[in-house]
Order: sequence, then C-alpha cells, then structure tokens
Amino acid sequence: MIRGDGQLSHTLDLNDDPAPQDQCGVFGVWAPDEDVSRLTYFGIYALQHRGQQSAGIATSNGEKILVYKDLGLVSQVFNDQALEGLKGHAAIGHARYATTGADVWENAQPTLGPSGTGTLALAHNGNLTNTKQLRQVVTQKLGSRGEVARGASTDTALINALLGSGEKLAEIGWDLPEGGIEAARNKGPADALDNEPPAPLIEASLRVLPHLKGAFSLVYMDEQHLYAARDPHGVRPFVLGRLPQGWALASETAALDIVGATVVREIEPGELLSIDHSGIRSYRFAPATPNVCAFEYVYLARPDTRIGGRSIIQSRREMGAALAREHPVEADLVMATPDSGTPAAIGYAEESGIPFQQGLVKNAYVGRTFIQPTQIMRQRGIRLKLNPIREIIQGKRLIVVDDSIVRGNTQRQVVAMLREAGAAEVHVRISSPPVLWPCFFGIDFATRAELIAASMDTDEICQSIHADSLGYLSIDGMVAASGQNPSTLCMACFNGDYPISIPAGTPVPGGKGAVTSQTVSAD
Ligand SMILES: O=P(O)(O)OC[C@H]1O[C@H](OP(=O)(O)OP(=O)(O)O)[C@H](O)[C@@H]1O
Ligand SMILES: NC(=O)CC[C@H](N)C(=O)O
Ligand code: SF4
Ligand SMILES: [Mg+2]
Repeated sequence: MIRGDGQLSHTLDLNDDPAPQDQCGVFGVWAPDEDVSRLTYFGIYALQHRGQQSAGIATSNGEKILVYKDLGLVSQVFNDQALEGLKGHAAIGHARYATTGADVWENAQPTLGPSGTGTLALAHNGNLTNTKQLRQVVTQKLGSRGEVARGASTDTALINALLGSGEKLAEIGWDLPEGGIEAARNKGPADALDNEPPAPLIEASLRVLPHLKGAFSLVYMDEQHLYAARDPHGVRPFVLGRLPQGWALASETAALDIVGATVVREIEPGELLSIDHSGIRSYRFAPATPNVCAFEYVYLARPDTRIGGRSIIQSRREMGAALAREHPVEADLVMATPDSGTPAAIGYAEESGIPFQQGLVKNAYVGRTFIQPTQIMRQRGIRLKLNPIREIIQGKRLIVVDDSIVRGNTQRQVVAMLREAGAAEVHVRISSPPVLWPCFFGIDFATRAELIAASMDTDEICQSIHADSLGYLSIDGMVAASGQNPSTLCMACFNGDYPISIPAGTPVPGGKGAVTSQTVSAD
C-alpha cells in the first residue's frame, strides 16, 4: 500500500547483515503552554536517523503519565489521533535501534514503571556495559518491577527499575555522594530555586547513576518533573535548549532547531538536571571524564548538528580534505556514496581541485534501516537505494568517497555498479580509519570476525571490493577534522582503546558472540 507520507509501508525484511546500525534518539520537553506531544513528535522525527526500529512518546499532565509506543518509524507509529490523546505539560520521546534486548514491542521506549511516589517514564540513548550485574541487583536484591517484571530485556528497563527503587537503594548500600544532595548541586548565580525542595527522583538518581557503567544519555520524568542525565564520559551527544516558554532536551542540536528551541548548552558528562515549574536545577553525580564518540563526527550525527562546539558538516568536509592530502590520485571526477559520504566527497573535491559530480542517485525514501541485507539481499538493497548515472560515469576515472567501511558490502557493490556503468577507473577513499573493533557503547557494529579490516590489510580490502586503489583517513586526520582534543574522544572501534572497561565475556551488542579478555583493554 502506498502511504500518504511517501514512506514505505513496511520495513524491507532483508535480515541479519546490516551496515553500521545507528543508535537511539532521545527528546524531552517541558512547556506547559505548548502542544508537548507534537513538539516531541517533531523532535524524534528529526532524530529518526539514530533509530528506526521503534518509536514512542510519554506525556504527563501533572497527574498521570501516558505512553504510546510501537515498532516502526516515527511516521508509522504516530498519527493525529494518537498525538491528540497525549496531552500534558511535559513529554519525552524515543526512536530506538536495539543494542541490548531484542527488537520487540516490550523493549520499545519510553519505558514505564513505578517511581516510588508515582510513575517514572524513561528513554535512553547509549548502552550499558554492566547490564548483567545490574540485572542481578534488580532481580535478587531489589525485586523486579515495572517493565523488567513484564519481560523487557533492555538495559534501559533496568535503569527504570533501579531509579524507581526508592529507599531500598539505601538498604543495599547504594549511598548518596558525600555531602548528600546539597553537595551535589551546581548552584547558578542568583539561583532562585534555593528554597525549593529537590525533585523527588534526584535522590534516587544520585544513588543510582554512579553505578551505571557505559554510555547513557537519559531523559525521564515523573508526573511533575522532567530529568536528564549524561554518563561521565559523555559518549553520546546530549543538549539543552530553550523554548519561548519552556525547555527542550535532545540527542542532537538539529532536533532543537526543528522545534524552534535555541541551544543553551550541552548537558555535561556526569551531570543530572531536573526541570519543573520553578525552573532548572543542575547536579553533578560524577566528575566529567569526556570520551565523546568519534564516529558521531564521521557518520552517526546529522550533518546539521553541532557536537562539542563543532559543526558536523564542517568536520566531514575537513575529513574529506585531509583524505585528499593523505591519499591523492589522478582522476576526472570525485563523487560521493550518499548519504553520509557526501560532505567528505565535497571536501575531497575542494582540496584536490578535481570536480565533484553526483554519480549515484539515492532513493530518498530508503533510509538506513531499509538496508539490512544478507549477501544476496544486500545487493538488491543497495541497488534499491543507489543507482549510478551512466552519462556522468562512463569512461571516467572516478574517486568514490564514503565515510566508512564496516563489512565492505556497500563499497563492493558500489564499485561493481560503477564498473557496469562504464567507469574507466574506480578509486575508493574512506573518510575514517579502518573499523577494527566492535562498539559496546550504543552502536551495533559487527563482531571482529565480520569487520573486514580486522582480517585484511588495505591492499587485501582493495582487492576484495575490486577497486583500483583504496585509501583510508588516518586517526590523526580524523581527530584534527573533528576539532576535538584526542583525549576527549572515544575511538575504540578504530584503535581498540576502550575508555570504559568491558568485562570479559560481555556480548557484543546485537547478541552476536562475546568478547574475550584479550580483545579489550581494561581501564
Ligand atoms: O561496509 P558496510 O558494511 O557496507 O558499511 C558501511 C556503509 O554503511 C553506512 O551507510 P548506510 O547505508 O548505513 O547509511 P547512509 O545512507 O547514511 O550512508 C556507511 O555510510 C557506509 O556507506
Ligand atoms: N542504541 C541505543 O541507544 C539503544 C538504547 C538501549 N541500549 C536499547 O537497546 O534499547
Ligand atoms: S567504539 Fe566507536 S562507535 Fe563506539 S563509541 Fe567509541 S568511537 Fe563511537
Ligand atoms: Mg553510507
């Protein structure tokens, strides 16, 4: 059936061999005079590239919290009727790509559970590395509650259960930081909130958050308050925005732009925020030790987002320019592998002086999730998504730029398509270093065995994808283009140096295999 919004009416069932999958998008809004569910709908729509398996929105009207969620794209899950039923002064939303727990309805977010004083709805971008231990704490010491009790298997449902455990947290020795809530508070100048008691979930948050290991950008709420927390490494992006009469929280600045919010600042690594009728309060639950995901700059984030004060599109263009300096080659034109390879291809063309042309057309209605191929179906999927323009390609020496190679499927297909379309030479240039290690922090990368660069050197990969030459950007080139201090980045999938220790035996996200103690460096 053709949908009115132009989206495919179903996900192409192309199976178990995906390109790097995205992670989740989170959004939150506190705006008593606004249509919060519609703002949240726009917010998660803007973050659809981060997660395309399920979508959900929870709203609070001050007395009760409602959640509406289902499997599918934001546009498939919500219609006017669903949004009309979600009224209130605050809302949170989520677009999911599963990393812990299967892609089933029970694991869709926001998760819902008892908060101790009412209800707690929570949404999460990231992935915890101590899920197994936390599950034991919940099931053996605190008693399963909320969606954990109803069969949810995500790390997110565990966070919800932990935050909702109230005074039991003290009983199991999960203490408040020294000095208690008051000492954790970051006081602003002329802070008008001094006389207000802390929001109800602040105490539980200060007890629980230091025990969560791994990556988390969290939005959550009870009936009266909205909260946000970011892990001490700040692996995933997370920003605070100002609405004319309220506040917004989002994974990426682009989502704030789209709802008309101005960017106030990033939520700091190790920071906890509460927002209510009296304003916004900030707490510190752990010192900041930033390791922001370098792959956000390469591929994950939208090009119109800013992370760490740096424009993503500018970073990608500079990655392309650095790639041109590191791996020059004589050619007639530079072209991109759309979508994510486009800014780097433009940067390569600008730096090399070789003209840029659009040699591949991307079907605008095929997103990242729609290509989840087996080897056979991957070919069909890529053909559905990308089609070469023979008139531009024929007889030309091409430089084809993409942002990354994971298994090599995309470039193998692209090179074959371009040769079929009459290219004289195909030189592949990749605007990131070889991906050698799995990610445990919110991206469903393949196991090492599936990562092409883990078992082949650059020449072998070049032969495997049938390119005339292949060049990868260096780690230094990528870091310089990101504009960040290398000590504040995670680059583990490129260099194996995990900033957060991965316990031996931890399954690779997506349920594929397990790491051994040899494959990871402990901190
Ligand atoms: O080597 P592979 O295993 O094929 O994975 C790498 C490819 O996957 C991503 O594209 P994707 O199709 O996910 O999304 P995009 O349209 O944003 O580029 C990435 O941009 C590469 O093109
Ligand atoms: N990719 C993500 O950020 C996923 C969040 C969470 N770990 C889940 O699997 O639902
Ligand atoms: S391992 Fe790679 S993808 Fe994962 S957080 Fe680190 S840089 Fe990002
Ligand atoms: Mg791509």
